[in-house]
Amino acid sequence: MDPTAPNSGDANGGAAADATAPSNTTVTLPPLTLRDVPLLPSAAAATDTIPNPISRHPYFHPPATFYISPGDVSLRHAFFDLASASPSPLVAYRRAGPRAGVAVDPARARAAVVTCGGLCPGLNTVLRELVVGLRELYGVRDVFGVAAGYRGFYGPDADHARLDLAAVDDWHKKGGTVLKTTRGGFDLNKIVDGIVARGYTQVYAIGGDGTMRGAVAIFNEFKRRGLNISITGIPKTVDNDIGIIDRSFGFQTAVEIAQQAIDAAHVEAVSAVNGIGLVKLMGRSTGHIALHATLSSRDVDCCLIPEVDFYLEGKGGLFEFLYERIKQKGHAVVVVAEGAGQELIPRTDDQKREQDESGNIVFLDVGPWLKSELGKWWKREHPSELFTVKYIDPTYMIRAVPANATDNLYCTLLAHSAIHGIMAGYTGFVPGPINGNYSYIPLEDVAVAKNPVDVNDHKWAWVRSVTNQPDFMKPKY
Ligand SMILES: Nc1ncnc2c1ncn2[C@@H]1O[C@H](COP(=O)(O)OP(=O)(O)OP(=O)(O)O)[C@@H](O)[C@H]1O
Ligand SMILES: O=P(O)(O)OC[C@H]1O[C@](O)(CO)[C@@H](O)[C@@H]1O
Ligand SMILES: [Mg+2]
Repeated sequence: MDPTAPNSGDANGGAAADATAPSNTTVTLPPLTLRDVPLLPSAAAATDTIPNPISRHPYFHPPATFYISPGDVSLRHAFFDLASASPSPLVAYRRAGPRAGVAVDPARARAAVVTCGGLCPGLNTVLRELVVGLRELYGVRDVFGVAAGYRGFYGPDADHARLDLAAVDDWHKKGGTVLKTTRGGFDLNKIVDGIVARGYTQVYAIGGDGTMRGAVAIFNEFKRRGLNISITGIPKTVDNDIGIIDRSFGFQTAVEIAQQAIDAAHVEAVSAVNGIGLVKLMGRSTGHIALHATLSSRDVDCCLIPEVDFYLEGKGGLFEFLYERIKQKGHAVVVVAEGAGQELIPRTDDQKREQDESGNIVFLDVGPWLKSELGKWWKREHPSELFTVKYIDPTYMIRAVPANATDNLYCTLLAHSAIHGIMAGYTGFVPGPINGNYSYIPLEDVAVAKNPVDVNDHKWAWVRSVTNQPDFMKPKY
């Protein structure tokens, strides 16, 4: 029997002739929507491409299969439901990677790289690989590092250093960003004027959601002014709060470092009489770091994230739960994401209005507040019982480190994907893995896509089963 021949099964998952044997079912898929990325004006107008300089590499002779076919796409969703025929339409993105023909002349290319927003493990690796990849793969010699974020494109102190192979050689071993980073200072006209004045033809902006929104504004201004300059946003956020892509670089490193804080909290809690170890981890609007650190550690009794409301006192509340847990096993460990419980913390009108330079709301510190409220409650409810809270705040320690091996590799693939896309003539895009396949996504899609923890999925259910923490539903009586 031909195992590839379709049998009598139907497209809705109906029974095949012999349900006990493996079978093939022919399924008619919904239409495919390509969320395409824009082309640089010169690439859109060109009638031909030039051979990829990688083909002239003295040592590596790429086979034809090395290049991505211009028609190659990756699918947004890895799963398809035969019963409901969804998602529909299917959404596809261009596959990232080198093209046999490029639209940009490397000899005329002048690249600017910039880092914006908070730190993240791997920033320096991305910078290094942009410099090395541009030069080694495509022969682009003019690569400049723009110091201090978007504001570095303008102003009397603007510092643009030429980056060569020797300069960036060991950057992948360094935490932080050698270029320095800032928040705020987004003056669109001055930034675009600065880019034009220095003759840049391509801009690589590495940053989080704010940086992506800024890159969209720059891309639109390039278009409005009819400039033949390309821009790509390389997604960076230790919180893993950027949507569409699988995860952001540096996230796994941060989770790994967070383990050390949880281990210490556990040791302190176990070694005290009625001890609680409390760890605050980064995560402004998403609790991915707290969730993953909790799942990896197995020592955590309660994980508090911004996506799940909780309350402190009364039946079903946090404090009663912790008291019960201490009665059962003598200690407890709590992990709280920085954005959790913000609405519970009393704040003044001034505090309500406080923003950082980029306009992000400044959060109150949930860690010390939780420690203090817990102490007051214990003293009031159980005055005769010993009690200790050891609070650990490893906030910046988890992001101010070099990337681990997995993240370093990820950063390299991201940087190279960005370069291949720019040299192919694309602009206004973000490179990133979707279901493990590196793809080009329109900048404007990534700028608005959020990535909250899905509290209805298996991962959060797993947290609940590991910690056995309450669901914090208010009791109805
Ligand atoms: N809506 C926007 N339009 C234009 N520029 C923006 C916008 N939002 C933020 N920016 C600019 O983008 C840069 C980085 O923003 P922000 O400080 O919010 O960090 P981020 O990129 O979100 O990174 P992270 O949140 O991971 O630290 C800043 O220079 C900020 O002024
Ligand atoms: O103190 P900074 O450098 O502004 O950064 C803090 C913020 O940056 C992040 O790491 C990423 O947005 C958040 O988790 C955190 O609130
Ligand atoms: Mg942000």
